[in-house]
Amino acid sequence: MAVIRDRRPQLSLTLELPPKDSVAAAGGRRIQLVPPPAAAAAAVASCSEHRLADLERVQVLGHGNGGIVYKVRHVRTGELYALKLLHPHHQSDAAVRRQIYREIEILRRTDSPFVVRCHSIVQSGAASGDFALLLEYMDAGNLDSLLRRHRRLPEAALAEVARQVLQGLSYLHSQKIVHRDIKPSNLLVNRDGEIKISDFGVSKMMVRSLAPCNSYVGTCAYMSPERFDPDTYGGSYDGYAGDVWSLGLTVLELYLGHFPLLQEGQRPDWAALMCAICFGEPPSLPDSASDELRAFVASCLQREADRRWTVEQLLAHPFLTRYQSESSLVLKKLLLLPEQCLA
Ligand SMILES: Nc1ncnc2c1ncn2[C@@H]1O[C@H](COP(=O)(O)OP(=O)(O)OP(=O)(O)O)[C@@H](O)[C@H]1O
Repeated sequence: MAVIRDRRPQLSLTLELPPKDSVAAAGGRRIQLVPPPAAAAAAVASCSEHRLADLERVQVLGHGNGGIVYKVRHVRTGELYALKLLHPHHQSDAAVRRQIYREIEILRRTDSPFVVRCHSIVQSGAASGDFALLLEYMDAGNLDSLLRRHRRLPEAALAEVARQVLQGLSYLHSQKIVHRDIKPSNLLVNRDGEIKISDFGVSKMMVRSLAPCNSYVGTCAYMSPERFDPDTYGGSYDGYAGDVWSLGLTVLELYLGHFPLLQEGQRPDWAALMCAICFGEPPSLPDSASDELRAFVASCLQREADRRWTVEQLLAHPFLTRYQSESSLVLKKLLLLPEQCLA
């Protein structure tokens, strides 16, 4: 148990699969810790062993681009975790494989209450080159599922969401990591009202602080204008301001209850999104929105990257200070409310 809870020093495990019902990371094969492929060598620290076979699978939490995520339970302690299985060697595209190794490396490095914790990284047999990431289990799902339950979120809860995500971004950016895929489904929630940034499947570590970052990775809908057209909207794209744009769009979506840049029912194809993001009217908020929320969203959704507020500036924004005393409680209550009580 101690090994599994100690996260940073022990980042790899020996996975000895049990016959049935337990974690089936490789369909019942016995998996041993082996030297990682060169690209992932830095991501897997050799360490003392732990029997991952002590984890039993409870349910599938979801399927991401990189692999399946299971909810698992430690058979002796009853402790719950999420186990994400990654299969870089199944990917024919070298860029996708590199991105998976990058996700592993980022999870290995990060250590913040606002970023989902990775307790351990398991590498399976050399032949398969698969990995399993043992993550802290976030028991209230993600903000996309929360939105589907309640249709929209009240401002006070949103201020708490924004505050915690900004703290996560502040930490990541201080580590020179840009997330590049901030959106409701990548923000995980637990019943204590904690929001944590997850899914580093398209994130990037900036080797130089102003390294350009022009690729079309991340969910297109939440991309900032400079990622489509760097020359017009911000020169060399550094990624940090792109995370702020995505946060602004996320907050607005959670307030409105639908993706703000397209009409409800409009097909979210690449061309429609690009036009809406780069040339469309700024999304309008209903009369019910406070001035502080309007100003916050506008500060994030400036088309020119250098006019957008930084994460540090946003942490002191009046929208966050307005709800400071109540926001955490409102979010926690919301998590306990039955479906669509706010509608
Ligand atoms: N630590 C966790 N605790 C609880 N649920 C999790 C955890 N990590 C991931 N999930 C859930 O598992 C599902 C898959 O997550 P994952 O991060 O692999 O991909 P994704 O964000 O859904 O997809 P993609 O990789 O395509 O962006 C999501 O629904 C997510 O909410």
